[in-house]
Amino acid sequence: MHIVSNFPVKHIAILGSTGSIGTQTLEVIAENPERFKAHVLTAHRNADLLIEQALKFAPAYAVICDESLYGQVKEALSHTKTQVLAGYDEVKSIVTLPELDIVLTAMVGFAGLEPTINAVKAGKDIALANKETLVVAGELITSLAKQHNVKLLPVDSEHSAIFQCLAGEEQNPIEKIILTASGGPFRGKDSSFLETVTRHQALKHPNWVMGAKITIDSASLMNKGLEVIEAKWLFDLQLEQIEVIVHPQSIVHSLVQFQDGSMKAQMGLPDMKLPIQYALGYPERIKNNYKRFDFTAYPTLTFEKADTGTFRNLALAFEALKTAGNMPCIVNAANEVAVAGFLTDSVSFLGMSHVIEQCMQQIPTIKQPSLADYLNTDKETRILAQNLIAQMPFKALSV
Ligand SMILES: NC(=O)C1=CN([C@@H]2O[C@H](COP(=O)(O)OP(=O)(O)OC[C@H]3O[C@@H](n4cnc5c(N)ncnc54)[C@H](OP(=O)(O)O)[C@@H]3O)[C@@H](O)[C@H]2O)C=CC1
Ligand SMILES: CC(=O)[C@@H](O)[C@H](O)COP(=O)(O)O
Ligand SMILES: [Mn+2]
Repeated sequence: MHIVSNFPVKHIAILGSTGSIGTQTLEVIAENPERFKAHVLTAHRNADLLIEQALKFAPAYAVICDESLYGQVKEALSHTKTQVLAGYDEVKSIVTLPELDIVLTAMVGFAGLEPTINAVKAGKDIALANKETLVVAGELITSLAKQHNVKLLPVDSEHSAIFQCLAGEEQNPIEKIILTASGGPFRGKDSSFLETVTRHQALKHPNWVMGAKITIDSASLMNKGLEVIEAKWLFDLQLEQIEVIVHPQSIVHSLVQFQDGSMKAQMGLPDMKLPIQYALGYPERIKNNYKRFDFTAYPTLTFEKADTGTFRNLALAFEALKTAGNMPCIVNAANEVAVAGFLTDSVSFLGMSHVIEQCMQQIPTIKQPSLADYLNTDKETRILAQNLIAQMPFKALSV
């Protein structure tokens, strides 16, 4: 029996449709064609996959950031109704299309900031995967969202978990939240082990298959640091209200504790399609046939303290949140450069924290940054981080 949905079709822009979150979002859309329409797809350089996706989903627009690839995409889609655009400026402006309901931000890094700002200003609800946007400019984004009556719907699994725990609790203050961390592939290891780890080792996440940048962030615990800052802004929390606990099985996706001491957790198998579907379908929970969690397959769920002495990045992120202003923007830019350096064997695993710490010490701080200040801080920090890496004695390890 075909059940006609009571919900109107939501038109969605997927920024970063060719990545890990982007492709899983398209799977969710393909499973729910009566609810969702992929109206805009954007990619950075993966023209082949963008073309394949456009042929399958027939979006109104396909945007390729790398302008040198415009001809290839245009030619391949010339017999379709999809309009092809090129360049980052087009990504920044396409998000304001009047027919869009939701902009899902699945680009990696600082590049997510300006398109998100424009989408919020245009009144579009944001399904937010790109955590770097809130890390860099959480105060600006959340105040714009309030001003334009825009929902920030978390896609990140931990924040989706907290968002789900908070449903129906609007009157109840949060005492604290507890973000769970898998601990990554190097959980339990010491600094002497970390000194020699390779990118291949770091790219093996124990529970999730994700893009390279976030996978390295998970290995260094910077991902959890970024998530602490993301949570502060999404849920309007003080630093003292945010805890991190290592939970190697990634089944409890995070918890909220209320003022009566009661705790709510959201659990499930590690599968990003659930938080993506929840964000796109919100407030509806859409029926699906995703694999269900079975306690007998996980007889032991464990929790342990995070080792911030060895994994310095998590401590640095807390410090950046405490300093506030443009400090999280400095940390984000330094980390993006450091991760790119680690992925190209130009900086060691532990060297990444060194680069971040140096940038935190050397880049001038600004208490109440404007958008122009964030853009400038990002630029300056990248230059410094690159110079620091160039001066480091590190030689590539056997990968
Ligand atoms: N993967 C996951 O499970 C999770 C991811 N996130 C967050 O979601 C975001 C995306 O992560 P993930 O999907 O893993 O990343 P991927 O690296 O898999 O994908 C990134 C996407 O962004 C595009 N892109 C990269 N750089 C730029 C740029 N400079 N300008 C425009 N587009 C760009 C890529 O295009 P192209 O393919 O053409 O290079 C690709 O479509 C990150 O912020 C991450 O922290 C959060 C929680 C979970
Ligand atoms: C799927 C997701 O949300 C990732 O951010 C994930 O949480 C990474 O795992 P870590 O807990 O190892 O950082
Ligand atoms: Mn996460």
